[in-house]
Amino acid sequence: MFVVTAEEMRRVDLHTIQTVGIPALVLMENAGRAVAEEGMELFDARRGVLAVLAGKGNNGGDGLVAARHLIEAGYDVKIIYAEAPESFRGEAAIQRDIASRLGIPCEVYDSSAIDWRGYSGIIDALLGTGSRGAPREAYAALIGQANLSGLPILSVDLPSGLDADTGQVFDPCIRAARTVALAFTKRGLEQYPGAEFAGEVKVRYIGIPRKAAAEAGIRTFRIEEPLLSRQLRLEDYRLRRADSHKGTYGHVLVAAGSRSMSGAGLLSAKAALHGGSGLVTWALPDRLAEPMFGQVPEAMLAGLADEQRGDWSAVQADALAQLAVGKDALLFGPGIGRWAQDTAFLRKLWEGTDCPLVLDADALNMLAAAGDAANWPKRGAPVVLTPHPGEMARLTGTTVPVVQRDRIETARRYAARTGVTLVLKGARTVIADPEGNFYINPTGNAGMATGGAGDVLAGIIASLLAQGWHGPEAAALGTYLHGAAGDRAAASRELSASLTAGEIIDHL
Ligand SMILES: NC(=O)C1=CN([C@@H]2O[C@H](COP(=O)(O)OP(=O)(O)OC[C@H]3O[C@@H](n4cnc5c(N)ncnc54)[C@H](O)[C@@H]3O)[C@@H](O)[C@H]2O)[C@H](O)CC1
Ligand SMILES: [K+]
Repeated sequence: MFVVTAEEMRRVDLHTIQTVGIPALVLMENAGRAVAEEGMELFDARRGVLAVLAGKGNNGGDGLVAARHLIEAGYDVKIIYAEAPESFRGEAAIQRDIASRLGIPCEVYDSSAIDWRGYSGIIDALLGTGSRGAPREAYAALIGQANLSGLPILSVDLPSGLDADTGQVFDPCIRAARTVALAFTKRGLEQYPGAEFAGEVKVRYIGIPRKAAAEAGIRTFRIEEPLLSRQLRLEDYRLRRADSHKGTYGHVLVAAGSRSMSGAGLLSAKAALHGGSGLVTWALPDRLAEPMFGQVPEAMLAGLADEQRGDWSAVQADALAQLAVGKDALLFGPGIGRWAQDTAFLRKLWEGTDCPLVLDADALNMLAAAGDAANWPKRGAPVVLTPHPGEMARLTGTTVPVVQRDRIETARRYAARTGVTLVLKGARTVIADPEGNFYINPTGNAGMATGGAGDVLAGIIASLLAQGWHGPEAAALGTYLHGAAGDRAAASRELSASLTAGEIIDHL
């Protein structure tokens, strides 16, 4: 499903009205009608009055249409205008006049504290995609009042006070129980903290043809049907060909683990196996090979000469590159630690191997230490990076708050500049490819915020690469499957807090 910015929404809107010829009032009618229907689901008509907080833009217009339909359905409704209704223009003014002719009760907000007794719910139609900056004056005061009311709030298009493009919230911002996203969901509704302020997001059709969005070049998608089946080939993953054999599903080389973090290697090798690849070879410092005997019986172990150190500091990059010959994907990073000259080691792998490469954990820190990855030679096979916000901050030379302020933009810039596929982890992981496509992953839960979950993700993505998925598709499908497995694992426990990374693998 498409995810749009405010500017993209305006373009699609304009195209629909001007080129396709669907009048703006028709879209507003459909929007208000959809909001009213959601309201009927959320609010009980027999209990008190619904307050419709109306701003002077089209968001307010949608709210006025909803008020009219809710009254027809038997609700008591009162409109509270944020500004003098005489200031309304265009379609919103038409709705104001209709509401007035119908005698819908209304008042203009006078900056005082609202006595919410007698009310049962609030429809927030103050600000939508036309909002700029922090809510001002009466808008800010009304948002504050609504949040203090303790009543359930239904937001029209966006919680007022939310930045539609980044998911950042201004002070104040409506805390909605539900948000009706009109036509398409917005980036701000899909990224935290906005996703939390929006409550449950319901995307409603308002008459804007899907074709109009495709023609406007929208390239941000939420990972769900039909994207999963069409682009990410979920069916191919689910249903294996009857005449296939282990060679059909690729051979992953996992280079991971060291003395203090052997578990990272174990988890990523297991995840690569459960991810479906036909064969997995786990390369690790030789000293660790023996203690790992039998731990993952399905994987082959390749101990690399390490001068008996149990870490990667004496391992030769050439030895690993040699092992990668003929493999279908190489995962490098989980639990490897750092050592002197490690950036040169990474560079040798980057240039000296020709299979798809997944870099995770300390491999990302090496890349950050090596300077600008944009200056590294282009690889023939794809590169997928899987940073968490801290690693992303190091890669881009900024801080975690800067990365998180606009995750999609951060990921977009890095992927476009360096030519890699970037998986920016965290709640609602973002995948950006070098061509400017983005995928936002809806699966996963806070129980997955646990050591080893990232090693599992990297293993799954490497596994899909080895099975023939392209970089961005492997990253998107892998992230989706990882989150979905985590959701199943969480559902199998009473408390998601007790989830461990190994269980994500068990539920793949
Ligand atoms: N998706 C669609 O195709 C449709 C969407 N609809 C709705 O229209 C709004 C966007 O409407 P717009 O008139 O462009 O802007 P807003 O209603 O969001 O409000 C703008 C309004 O508010 C003032 N303003 C801007 N920023 C602030 C601020 N920080 N504080 C106070 N006031 C502010 C500004 O002066 C404007 O007058 C979209 O979200 C949908 O709800 C259509 O109804 C149907 C088609
Ligand atoms: K709103």
